[in-house]
Parts: sequence; C-alpha cells; structure tokens
Amino acid sequence: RRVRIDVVTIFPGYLAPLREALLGRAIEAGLVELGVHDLRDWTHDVHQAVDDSPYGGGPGMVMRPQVWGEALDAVLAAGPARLVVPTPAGRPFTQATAQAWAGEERLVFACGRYEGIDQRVVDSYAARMPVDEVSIGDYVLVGGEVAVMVMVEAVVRLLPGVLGNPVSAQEDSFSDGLLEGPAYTRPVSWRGLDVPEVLRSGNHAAIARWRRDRALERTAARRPDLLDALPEDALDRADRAF
Ligand SMILES: N#Cc1c(-c2ccc3ccn(Cc4ccncc4)c3c2)n[nH]c1N
Repeated sequence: RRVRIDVVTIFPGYLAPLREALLGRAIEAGLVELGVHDLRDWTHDVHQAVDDSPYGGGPGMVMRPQVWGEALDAVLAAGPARLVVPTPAGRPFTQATAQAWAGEERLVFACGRYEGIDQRVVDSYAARMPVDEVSIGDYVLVGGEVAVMVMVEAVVRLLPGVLGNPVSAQEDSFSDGLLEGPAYTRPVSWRGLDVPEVLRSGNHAAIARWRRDRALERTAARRPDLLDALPEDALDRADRAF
C-alpha cells in the first residue's frame, strides 16, 4: 500500500527536507509518493498575487480563494483525497490523527501564509471531501509549511516498511497515554553519572515496573493533563502510588 502526499505552498523549497533521510528513503522505496506544488503556478497576473486585504479590516493579508481553487482543483483532479489545512485555529493534531491519516490513500496539504486562506476555500471543498483544519500546537507560526513537515513525518513513520524497527501502534510512545521515561546506553558510568542498576539486572519484571514508574512520575510532573485523560482502568494499584 502506498500513500500519495501532495503539498501546495508558495515556498516549495521549504519542503525540501522531506526528501532527506528516513522520509527520502521511503519515497525512494516507493512507500510514499510526494508532490510539492508552487501555488504561484496557478496565478495569471504579472505580479503572481496570492493575497489581498482582509474584508472587515484588520492587520495583514488574506490568501485569495481563486488561486487556491485552481491549484487544489488541479492537484485533486488526480483522485479523491483528504484535504488538510494547517491553521492556528485548527483542531489539535495528535498521534491519533496521525494514526487515522496513515490509513489514507491520498493526503493533500494546503500551506497558508499571511493571516491564512479565505475561509471559502475550506468551505467549498468540505462539501465534497473530508477537510481537516488542524493545529500542531498552541504557539503561532508564520505559515503552514513547518506544520506540514511535522504532520507528514508523524504519518509516514507509521507506514509499514518505513521504520527499521516497526513499533506496533500500541507500543508507540503516547500510545499507553503516558510520556516515555528516561533512556540509557553505554557507558555504564559517564561524567560520574551511572545507569540505574535495575536496567542492568536482567530482571525484566523489575525493569518493566521501573520504566512504568518513571513514565508515571514524568507524566505527573510534566503532563498531568494526560494522567487526567487516562481511562479509569488504565492505572493499576502499583501505578496509583504516583
Ligand atoms: N498548524 C499550525 C499552526 C500555525 C499556522 C498554520 C498555518 C498558517 C498560515 C498562516 N499562518 C500565520 C498565521 C495565521 C493566523 N494567525 C496567526 C498567524 C499560519 C500559522 N501557527 N501555529 C500553529 N500551531
């Protein structure tokens, strides 16, 4: 099974890193097909204008619907797809979102700039295909390209054959609802700091318990919201010590 990913942006060069390393190898292996398109290819004026002033006033510029409509019609002509529009006002992009999208045949990402894209673009496509307005986090970026890099990486790593050590969905980090605990490798002592004894004990039950305790401790300290979101039966008696 392969996934076709198309990205429309006014900065195609911004997406070049997607062709490096792991994702680059996935593309070479034919697991992923990636198309990056310059939105300005669908302008017709000499200035290649893609933005205009906002109705109702306010700072900045808004991206014009006509150019986006022609670009997305052209890209979507290749077949049905899920349209993804990064925006600070989007629903949170989470591991669950990545899992869901990893099952899609085609993903088309519309990267906005300025103050965003005229809302009628999303509204017009939402009438005929799944359209997700998503945000990668509670901070403000300058455009959607970085968000698309994040989301493409999170999705593509889930595709069979992409990762050398294919972590199963339930073992993946965040999948048990907790943060991962600390990791260690050689040397056993480094700048006066030693690897926790238990990890070298060979006692796999004790190791599993220690790792769970560290994950619970870290989650309680850094992401208490994840603890609150755990299903009732997720914590056993030993877990409740935290
Ligand atoms: N995903 C995601 C995002 C973005 C984001 C995404 C697309 C665009 C297009 C344009 N901008 C700039 C902008 C627009 C409106 N308000 C403020 C800034 C974007 C930001 N910011 N923060 C996130 N987590």
